[in-house]
Parts: sequence; structure tokens; C-alpha cells
Amino acid sequence: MSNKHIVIIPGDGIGVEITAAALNVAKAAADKCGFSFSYEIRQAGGAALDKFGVPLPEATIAACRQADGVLLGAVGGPEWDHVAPELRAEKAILGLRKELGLYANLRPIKVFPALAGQSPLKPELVSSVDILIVRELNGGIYYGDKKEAAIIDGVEKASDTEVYSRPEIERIVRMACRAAAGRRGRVMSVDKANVLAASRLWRKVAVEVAQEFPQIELTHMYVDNCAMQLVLNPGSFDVLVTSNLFGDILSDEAAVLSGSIGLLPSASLGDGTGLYEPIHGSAPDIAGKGIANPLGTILSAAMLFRYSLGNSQAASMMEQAVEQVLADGYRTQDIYQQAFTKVSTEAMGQQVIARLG
Ligand SMILES: NC(=O)c1ccc[n+]([C@@H]2O[C@H](COP(=O)([O-])OP(=O)(O)OC[C@H]3O[C@@H](n4cnc5c(N)ncnc54)[C@H](O)[C@@H]3O)[C@@H](O)[C@H]2O)c1
Ligand SMILES: CC(C)[C@H](C(=O)O)[C@@H](O)C(=O)O
Ligand SMILES: [Mg+2]
Repeated sequence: MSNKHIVIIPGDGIGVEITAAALNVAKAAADKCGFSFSYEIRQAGGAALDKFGVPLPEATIAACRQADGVLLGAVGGPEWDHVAPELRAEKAILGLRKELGLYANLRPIKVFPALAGQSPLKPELVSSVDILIVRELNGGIYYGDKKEAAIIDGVEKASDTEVYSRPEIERIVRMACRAAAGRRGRVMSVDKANVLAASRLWRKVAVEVAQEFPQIELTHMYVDNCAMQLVLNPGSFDVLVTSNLFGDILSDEAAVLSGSIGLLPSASLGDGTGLYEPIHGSAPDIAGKGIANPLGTILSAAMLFRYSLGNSQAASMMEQAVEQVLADGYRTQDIYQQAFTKVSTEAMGQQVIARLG
């Protein structure tokens, strides 16, 4: 028994379907381990804007602060693309990350053996993929000063500013070095120090922080080369640490290696309650059809159990069940190929449950 409490934020689009499937799996895994948790559903994103007039209601923030962990589906969609910038659905997720002090976003990238044939990689490279992207999540160009489009000196202009402070860089690089210490001991810091001032500070501070970790090998790569190396030579990466924007882009790219973005989980950690979400968005093109892949959300729930609920047994059970369901040939549409069994979002969740323990 436990008195752990989680907040579920379905959000928008497929967020509703995938969090429902993941919650069923989480409940079943907890049951199997004799562990119990309570939960409440809260709104954020477009759904909250429609209901409460703001994308991130105070009540949602308060509930998240008090909880032991938060599981989020995804926010956003074309219905809310034309609202004022401060009301955008995406502001909900940026606001939550900031309010909870979640400065580190961990995005593990691997290729499931059963999906090796679906990776665009050369077959000999597939088994080399085991990357942890550590994305800075509370700073950089996402949160710097911005000026929305306006006519200045007769020309329409808009701007965003990339700012990083020494403490922000220190804490994320430390997090990456600690993570690497439990893995293969290598940290690749990715920047654009040949052009950007913020990247030059990033590189200098990264070098200094790495000196606290003599067992860690720190190397550097420019982001444009990194985008190429992720596809050409993914086995050369262990832990990849980078800024908010570069981490966002590189993690979607890396998702392609695994076969579908619907497979990839993430954990956002820092000062407050941990937030767990798949790395993809609300997928408006497939929302409401019951065909979204829930495995990235189920694996995010597993990370929540491991890092925020202190239950590695349930986490491993969920991860192994996901591995098994793929080995047994069950596929949502995004990873479907002939001769496999095509299942809906909900049915995929049920197949995972059937393989727990
Ligand atoms: N964390 C978040 O809440 C988050 C993340 C990314 C994008 N978004 C928002 O989501 C909306 C849509 O963004 P987008 O279309 O650029 O990116 P997206 O990740 O929603 O979709 C990109 C492509 O991947 C597919 N896809 C994504 N998740 C899938 C899943 N689980 N199963 C099967 N296929 C899946 C979609 O169908 C689409 O073809 C935007 O409003 C964007 O701002 C939110
Ligand atoms: C929705 C958006 C604000 C978000 C981001 O850019 O961080 C998303 O793309 C992600 O990867 O979580
Ligand atoms: Mg993204």
C-alpha cells in the first residue's frame, strides 16, 4: 500500500486516448505489485482554454505541485492556433515546466528488437542505438525576451532571444554527467558555438563542470553535424546534453531511429513534481480515431513509477510488457506492417496489461 498521488493531464487530441490507455496499464501494474496510488484528472492546453479561458489554470498548477508525479498526454492543435500568443495551448506545457522548476528533460532513445526492421538505419547499426538525450527545459530561446511581429521602421519584424546563465548550464551538465556515470561514461555536449554567444558560454561551462567528473569523457559537437551523425553513426552517442530548442529538434529526429515517435517517453525533472509525457504532440491528424500509439505514454508512466513513485518493480514490469507485446506482433497503425496484428490504442493497452508480470 502507499499514499502516492498522481495528476493526469490528458490535454488535447490523442492526449485523451493515450493517457486513458496508460492509466489502465499503470493501475494493472500497481495491482500486480500490491501497490496502490490515487489520481485525479486535470485540464491543461486547448481543453482548459475552452473550459476555463486559460491554457494553464491555477487549480491545475496547484494540483501538480501537491502530487507525487504528473502524467501528461499532449497539448495543442489547429483549433487553438489563432488565439493570442499568451493563450496558446502550448503555453500550458511551458508554464508547467517553469512552475515546477523542471529544468531537465530526459529522452531515452532505443530501437526495440522487434522493430529493428522498421528502423531506417542500416541493419548493422540498429543494435548500437542507446542514447539518452538530456534537454535543458527551463531556459534558452523558449523563455528569452520575445517581440511579436510589429512594423518597425517600415518593416515587419519579430524576435526571440536565447539567454543562458552559468547556473542554468551547470545544473543541466551536472545532471548529464551523473546520468552518464550510470551508463557508458560519455557525454556529448551539442551546441552552435561557432555562431552563438550563448553556445560559447555553454561550451565553456560544460568543460568546467566535466572536471568535477574525472571518470566522464566530455566531447562537443555542433548541432548541424549532430543532426547528421544521429543518422549516420548513432552508436557514437551515449548521453547527449543540449539546449532547449536543439533538444526539441534532435529528439524528434532521433525518434525516427526507433521506428515511430509514438514509442518514445520522457521524464522532466528538477526542483518540483516530476512530469512525464511522450515526446510527441497531440497528433491532430489522427486524433479521435483510436489509432494512436500509446506505448510512449505507457513507457512515460513507467518512468513516473521509477523516478517519482519509487516503484521500480512496476516500472520494469511495464517496460518488459511493452517489449513483449511488440515481440508478439501487436502493432498500432504507425508501426504496422503486413503479417502483424493491427490493434487500436485501447487494445494495445489491453495487450500490454495481458503481459504484465
Ligand atoms: N508535449 C506536447 O504537448 C507537444 C509536443 C509536440 C507538439 N505539440 C503540439 O501538438 C500539435 C501537433 O504537432 P505536430 O503535428 O507538429 O507534431 P505531433 O507529434 O503531434 O505529430 C507529428 C506526426 O507524428 C504522428 N504521431 C505523433 N504521435 C503519435 C502517436 N502516439 N501514434 C502515432 N502517430 C503519432 C502524427 O500523427 C503526425 O503525423 C501542435 O499544436 C504542437 O504544438 C505538443
Ligand atoms: C509543444 C511544445 C511547446 C513542446 C516543446 O517544444 O518543448 C514539444 O514540442 C515537446 O517536445 O515537448
Ligand atoms: Mg517537441
